[in-house]
Amino acid sequence: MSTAIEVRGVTKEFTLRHTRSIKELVVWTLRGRGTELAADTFKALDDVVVDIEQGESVALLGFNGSGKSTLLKLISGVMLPDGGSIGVRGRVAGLIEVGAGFHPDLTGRENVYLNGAILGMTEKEIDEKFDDIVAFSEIEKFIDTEVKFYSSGMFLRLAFSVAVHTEPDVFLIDEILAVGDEPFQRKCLARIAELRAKGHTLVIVSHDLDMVKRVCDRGVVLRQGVLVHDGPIDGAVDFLRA
Ligand SMILES: Nc1ncnc2c1ncn2[C@@H]1O[C@H](COP(=O)(O)OP(=O)(O)OP(=O)(O)O)[C@@H](O)[C@H]1O
Repeated sequence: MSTAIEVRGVTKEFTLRHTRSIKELVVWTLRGRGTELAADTFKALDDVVVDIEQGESVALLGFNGSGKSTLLKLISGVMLPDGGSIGVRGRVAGLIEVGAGFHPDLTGRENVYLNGAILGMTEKEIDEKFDDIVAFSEIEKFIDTEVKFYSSGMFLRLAFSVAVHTEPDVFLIDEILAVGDEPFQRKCLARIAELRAKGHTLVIVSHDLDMVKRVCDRGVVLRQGVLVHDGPIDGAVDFLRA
C-alpha cells in the first residue's frame, strides 16, 4: 500500500482578532507595544503528523474548534500551512464548504462545468457525465436556474454530485452533509461506501460519531490543535467520548 496523504509536522497559526478602538491602537503604538497587538496569534494546528494510506477511510474527530476543518482545508490545498508540509497523491475532491467553487450568477448547468474544471475534469469528461451528475443531484428542474436562488440543500446536492463524479483518488468531506435531507444523506453515504469499496481514500470531518463508525476504519482525534489519539475508529470514538 502506498501513502495517499502525508502530513509532516504541520502547524497553522491564526490571528486572534480583537476589536480595539483607534485610541487604544494609538496609545499601544506610542507606548511601543504595537508589536504585541500584531503578535496575538494562536496555533489552530500544532506539529501534527499523520500518514494516510491509499484506500484508508479516516475520520478527523474532536470537539468544536479543535482544528479538524483547518486540517481538511490544508489537505485540500485551499489553505497553506505555516510550518511543516503536506503531500497528497492523486486527484483530490470533496465538500469542504458548500458553495466553494460555485459562482452565484451562473446557472446550475454552467456551475457543473466550472466546478468540474476546478476539480480537474476535462470538458469532454463533464459532457459525458453531465446527465449522471444532474440525475444524482435530483435537481433537473432547476439546472438552468442561477444558483444564487438555490437552497443550501440544493447547493449541497449539486456540489456533492459533481465532486463524487470526478472519481477522486482522495475524497474529503466536511460536516456539510448535515444540510442535506435524510434520503439524500443516505444516498451520499451509499456513494461514499462505494468509493471506499473501490479503494479510494476518504477523509471525513463529522460530529456524527455513529455515522463515522459505519463509514471509517480509523479515527484521528485533535484537541486544541494537537493530535491526541490515532487508531481504529471504535477506540478513537471511545477516546473522544471518555
Ligand atoms: N480563517 C480563520 N481565521 C482565524 N481563525 C480561524 C480561521 N479558521 C479557523 N480558525 C480558528 O481555528 C480554530 C480551529 O478551527 P476549525 O474550524 O479547524 O475547528 P473544528 O475542529 O473544525 O471545529 P468545529 O467542530 O466547531 O467545526 C478555531 O479556534 C477557529 O476559530
